[in-house]
Amino acid sequence: MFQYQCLNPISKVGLDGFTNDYTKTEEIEKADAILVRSASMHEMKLPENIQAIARAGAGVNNIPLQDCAEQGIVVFNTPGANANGVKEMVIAGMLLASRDIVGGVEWVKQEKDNENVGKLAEKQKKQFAGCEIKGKKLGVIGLGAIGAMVANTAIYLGMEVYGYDPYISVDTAWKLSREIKHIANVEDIFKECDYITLHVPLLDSTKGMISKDSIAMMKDGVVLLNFSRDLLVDETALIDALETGKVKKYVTDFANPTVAGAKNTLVTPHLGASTAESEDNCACMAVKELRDYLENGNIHNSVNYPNCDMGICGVAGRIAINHKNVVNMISQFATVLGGAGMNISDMTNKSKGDYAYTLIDLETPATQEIIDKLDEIEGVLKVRIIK
Ligand SMILES: NC(=O)C1=CN([C@@H]2O[C@H](COP(=O)(O)OP(=O)(O)OC[C@H]3O[C@@H](n4cnc5c(N)ncnc54)[C@H](O)[C@@H]3O)[C@@H](O)[C@H]2O)C=CC1
Ligand SMILES: O=C(O)C(=O)COP(=O)(O)O
Repeated sequence: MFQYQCLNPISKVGLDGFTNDYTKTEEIEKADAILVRSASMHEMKLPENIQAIARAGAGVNNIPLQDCAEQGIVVFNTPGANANGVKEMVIAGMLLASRDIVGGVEWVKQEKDNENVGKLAEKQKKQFAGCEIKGKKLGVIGLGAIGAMVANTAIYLGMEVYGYDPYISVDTAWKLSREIKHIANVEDIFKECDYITLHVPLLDSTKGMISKDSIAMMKDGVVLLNFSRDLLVDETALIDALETGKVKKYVTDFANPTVAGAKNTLVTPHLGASTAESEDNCACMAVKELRDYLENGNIHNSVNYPNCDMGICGVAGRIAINHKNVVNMISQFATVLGGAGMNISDMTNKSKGDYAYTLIDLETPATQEIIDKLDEIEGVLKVRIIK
């Protein structure tokens, strides 16, 4: 039996993926796993019983990844599961920034009691006129799940698309339209593009990537779209650029006091992934990842531990060991198991950065005594009997 806690509301369609062996708990001390969306976990103390955390979404900046790894807690996310939801918002954002649709709708509302609203509209509409996105240059910074979809869609909409991502995955590169211009220096995006959209994760290396200096390089009247994270942009510098008209519009999905009432901003309350489809996709993927980890010890889509798969656990015994990526660990595991007369039938060891993971199949069921001995080895962070 397993228990899970939800720190945010998680789609029922996803939670229905848990079998009768799972129950929901409100008590973190009883939970084996946590499901979360954007709730910040940085101030939380995670008890030893937590085995895994699944972020039903892409961004993991709300989770202390390193601390979790150190505690042997595997953190998952759900790559691509909400990408289409965000892509559609970005396209909507470009259109809203190009034509004053919001202003026009507000104007009609104000004139709701005016019998001549139709006639008046024909006179007034010029104040809401704008431009088309077809033929304009769009710069996409970050060509992952979302950026690639935005870039391809913009090509279909007749835009000239510039793409920048020095760490692009081979999988994503295969999916990109050949019409997208590969940009090797991000400054070329700043200098050339009419619209610039950000699709990178918030990391130390990306924080503030849109700075006063990068804004200075941009074309006059550029539109900046930020559906990634607010801290990617020096928003104080941006407000100045919006005041002067250097930046025509800032479309952001992250409401905060700096941008909420600022001139020429279109701010949405973090709605990118808030569609029924994205919420279901993310929850289904998150539940699947948790189940495979808890029931079989397999890791797919972890952001702090390596991927590892030994299939469904149909053997007599299986042990999962989360440990530091240092020398001599496997021989110590083998010594403990051999000393207890336990024969290893299969094993996998994988590493990611400073952390590693070992799955060991045994010809006899694992015992608590063995687990305690393995736990004593220096560098071992967590040991679990899968079977
Ligand atoms: N507004 C919303 O509701 C949502 C926001 N997001 C945000 O969007 C971000 C991206 O999401 P996905 O596309 O699903 O992630 P992803 O992991 O598929 O793509 C991120 C891409 O950024 C690239 N990258 C990393 N550092 C870079 C740099 N310095 N310059 C250029 N490219 C760089 C990576 O190589 C990767 O291809 C998330 O990390 C999250 O912060 C994601 C989903 C929903
Ligand atoms: O997946 C992401 O990174 C998001 O920003 C979506 O956040 P949410 O699940 O809507 O709270």
